[in-house]
Amino acid sequence: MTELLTAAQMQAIEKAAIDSGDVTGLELMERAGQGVVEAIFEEWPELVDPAGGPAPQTPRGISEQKKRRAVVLCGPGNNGGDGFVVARLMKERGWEVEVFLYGDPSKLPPDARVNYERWCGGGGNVVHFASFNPWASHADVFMDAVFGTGLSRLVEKDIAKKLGEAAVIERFVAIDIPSGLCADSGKNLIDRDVETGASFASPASHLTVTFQYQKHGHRIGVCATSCGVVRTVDIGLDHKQAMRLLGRPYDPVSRRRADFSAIVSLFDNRTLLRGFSTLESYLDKAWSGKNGNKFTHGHALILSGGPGKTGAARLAARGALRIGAGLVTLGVPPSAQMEVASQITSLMLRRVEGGEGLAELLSDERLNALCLGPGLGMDRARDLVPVALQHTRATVLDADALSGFADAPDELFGMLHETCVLTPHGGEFARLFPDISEKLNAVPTKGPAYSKVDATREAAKRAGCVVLFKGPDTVIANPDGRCSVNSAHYERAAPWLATAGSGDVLAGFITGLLARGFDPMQAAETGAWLHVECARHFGPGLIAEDLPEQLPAVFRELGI
Ligand SMILES: NC(=O)C1=CN([C@@H]2O[C@H](COP(=O)(O)OP(=O)(O)OC[C@H]3O[C@@H](n4cnc5c(N)ncnc54)[C@H](OP(=O)(O)O)[C@@H]3O)[C@@H](O)[C@H]2O)[C@@H](O)CC1
Ligand SMILES: Nc1ncnc2c1ncn2[C@@H]1O[C@H](COP(=O)(O)OP(=O)(O)O)[C@@H](O)[C@H]1O
Ligand SMILES: [K+]
Repeated sequence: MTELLTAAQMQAIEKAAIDSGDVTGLELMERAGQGVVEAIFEEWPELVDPAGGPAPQTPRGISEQKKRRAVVLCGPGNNGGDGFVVARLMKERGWEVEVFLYGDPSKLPPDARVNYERWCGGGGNVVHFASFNPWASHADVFMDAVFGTGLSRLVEKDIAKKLGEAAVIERFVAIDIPSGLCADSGKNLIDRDVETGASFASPASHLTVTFQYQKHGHRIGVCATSCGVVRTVDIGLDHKQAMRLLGRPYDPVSRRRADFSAIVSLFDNRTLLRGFSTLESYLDKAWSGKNGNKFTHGHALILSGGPGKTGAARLAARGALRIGAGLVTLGVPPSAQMEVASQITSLMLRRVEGGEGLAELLSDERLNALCLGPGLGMDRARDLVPVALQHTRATVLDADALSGFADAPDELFGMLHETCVLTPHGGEFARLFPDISEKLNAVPTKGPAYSKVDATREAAKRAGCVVLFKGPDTVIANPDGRCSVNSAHYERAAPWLATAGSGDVLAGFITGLLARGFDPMQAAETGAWLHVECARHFGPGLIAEDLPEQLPAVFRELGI
């Protein structure tokens, strides 16, 4: 698993390492700067030659070697300190380096101050940030070391404007995080124009080099789409000690003692594969035919809406079946029976007129996972959801099953149980959790700002079940505090997943995994991860129907 930290957690780890005497702040800063330089040359190997190739011929016909040039923008804290290290190391490599400083050198924190003095002592020049003109500056690489994890308030307009303009410059490298973005929420903390309320362009970079752990902001909010490529460089902090400090034991065997609320994880390939060491037992049974049969692989029931509205439930049902539920039944109102029957083959169909009909169907204990919401209709949702929840089966509530309770969210919360999964998009989330949504969408005035991670955790606690808050930065939270981010960014970007009906398929994936016996958190995480993998496997041009059909190939690639 890959841990995502808050700025405060990162600062605590660094402080503990320094206090223990294992390392000094200066050593950490040196390693950070070194890591940035190495990352730059890995990203752009053509820059390794400091001469930068022959310059154009002079009028006298003499060709002179042109030096590579870097501009480093340093700020008033330790992020600026990293910038001074990078400036020195680039100069040692034969580069011409120009440094601009925002802030008063005499007020730099101690380690940054030492590196400022080393830079000046080596003949380096420092110009005030006010003189930085992004349009007049020429460089092979621009380095943004203005603010890092210590950004605590809104960035002033004049700096913001220059950073925004600099963002369009070629090879712009953010040290730790693009300055002006909040490391915890990924939100833009740039001052607003007083007259229009509009923010200046959000900072962005082509390469972001962060240290040891990515922060939440690298994976959520606007920051996750503003970092270009993110490289995480090791600065030698001890992982076991760090996890112990933050309350999560390193050894998964002792998980009982873990403070799940401490660390957010990035749900990634490593997590999934580790998950699959248990999941394999399910999946193995399914496809090797050793032990199981279709009845031992779970039976999912997907409730459909009326005529002309059945597509969403059919998409979910197909997803549930492909992901491994042994049997999937669509519960349709009699008026839609012909429509659905003419469209399905391996799916089964039962008539479910209203609450009574559903209760009767659910007397069959083998129906172990339910999905309500896609195309269900508000009235039918109000009728069926209470009955479904009374039967305490693993249940996914999506779309209309959430919006149907917009005027009485507490009524819904009162009925939910711990094997439910709610899968709202932003609009549905706002209907069920209006106060939380308001906090999330408020324009921040200071850092760290309230984040999608905070919001999803608060919602899960209130609902008493798993909440999966959709988007390119899907956040999944359990009421016990466990939380992960399924990030469709960087190498996993799949913007074409934002297509009609793809959320219905996700609801089906999760329902299918619940039918297979996954616990709600694991079903939500695994379903969301596979959903993005399917989108990536298909590529642009994807429509929702294509998603379930990618699963066999995705499973094959995973070695399942
Ligand atoms: N600790 C370590 O060992 C290591 C840390 N490392 C590096 O340190 C970085 C964190 O350093 P940091 O904590 O000093 O914070 P940083 O981001 O430089 O900014 C703080 C300064 O900015 C100021 N300020 C804040 N907001 C402002 C605003 N809107 N407008 C104007 N000013 C504003 C703030 O002022 P104050 O709030 O104190 O008044 C303070 O002066 C981290 O990102 C990483 O790069 C690495 O070297 C690895 C080892
Ligand atoms: N830019 C994006 N990149 C990757 N995935 C996205 C993006 N935007 C939305 N998604 C995903 O697409 C799905 C859309 O679901 P939803 O909003 O419920 O749509 P629908 O109701 O049409 O099915 C969600 O799983 C969401 O996480
Ligand atoms: K920065």
